[in-house]
Amino acid sequence: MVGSTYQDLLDNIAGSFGLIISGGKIPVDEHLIETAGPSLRVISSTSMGYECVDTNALKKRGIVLGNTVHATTDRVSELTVGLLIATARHFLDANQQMKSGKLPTSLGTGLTNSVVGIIGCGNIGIAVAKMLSGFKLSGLLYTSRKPKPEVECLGGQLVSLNDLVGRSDFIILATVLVPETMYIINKDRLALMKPNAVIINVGRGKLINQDDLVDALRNKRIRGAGLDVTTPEPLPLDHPLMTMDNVVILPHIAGRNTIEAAMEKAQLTIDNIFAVFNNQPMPCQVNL
Ligand SMILES: O=C(O)C(=O)CO
Repeated sequence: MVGSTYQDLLDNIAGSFGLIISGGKIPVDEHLIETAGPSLRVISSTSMGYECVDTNALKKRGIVLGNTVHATTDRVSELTVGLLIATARHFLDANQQMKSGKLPTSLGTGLTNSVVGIIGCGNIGIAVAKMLSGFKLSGLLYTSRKPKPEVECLGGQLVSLNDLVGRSDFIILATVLVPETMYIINKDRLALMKPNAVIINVGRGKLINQDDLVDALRNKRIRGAGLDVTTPEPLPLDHPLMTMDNVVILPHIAGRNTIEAAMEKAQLTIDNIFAVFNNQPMPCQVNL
């Protein structure tokens, strides 16, 4: 079943075996699941995130959920490192200056001898930590519910969130959006950051209180931000973040703007549905 609005889904879902979700804008709630009836066995997300899905309602009905984390992790991670360097070294500003015949004047900061903090050490956080291990960092901090051996063996140190934001030069948000992580970067945490801190968000826009971020950037409380995700998406052209030269904004492309990713994700989304149909294990099942 594929629908373009919540109402469209409600009107047509009854009797469906599977539901493909994309974009995360339509809520998959208990009412929709009840309306589908007992035939609904599987929900397959074209993306990695599934915050629009009421996972408790799925558990109650024994419906399984698939996503595309296997096709997404490396792509998101490489974009994260790219966005970090582009923001820290003012690539966009330099590019604009050069194209208008000027020489860039602003100075950036490099990764060498810096402390990087990764908030949320799931698949993406771990992959980013591995990629960053090629740089000469002076420290790698991370937050997680439990220690991650894959990051510890790279010299990573598990710390509290406040400790991480206070000690890092670069802060990477790579965590999922759940009620507990909503607005974890707010004015109190921004106040703890170093004045040279640069924030990179590849998780979800609502991990950051955007008004507080605008204030911190305007007042030079922190140095800059690289955002692949914002609230809303896309960000309106007249939003203050769009005019700041210490901010790099991308239109949520981390997991999807490569040809390979688009093809692999489409295939995985379908394979997840067919696996359930054929009583086989899903290639990419979410642990509910
Ligand atoms: O797949 C997802 O959920 C993403 O947001 C990738 O950027």
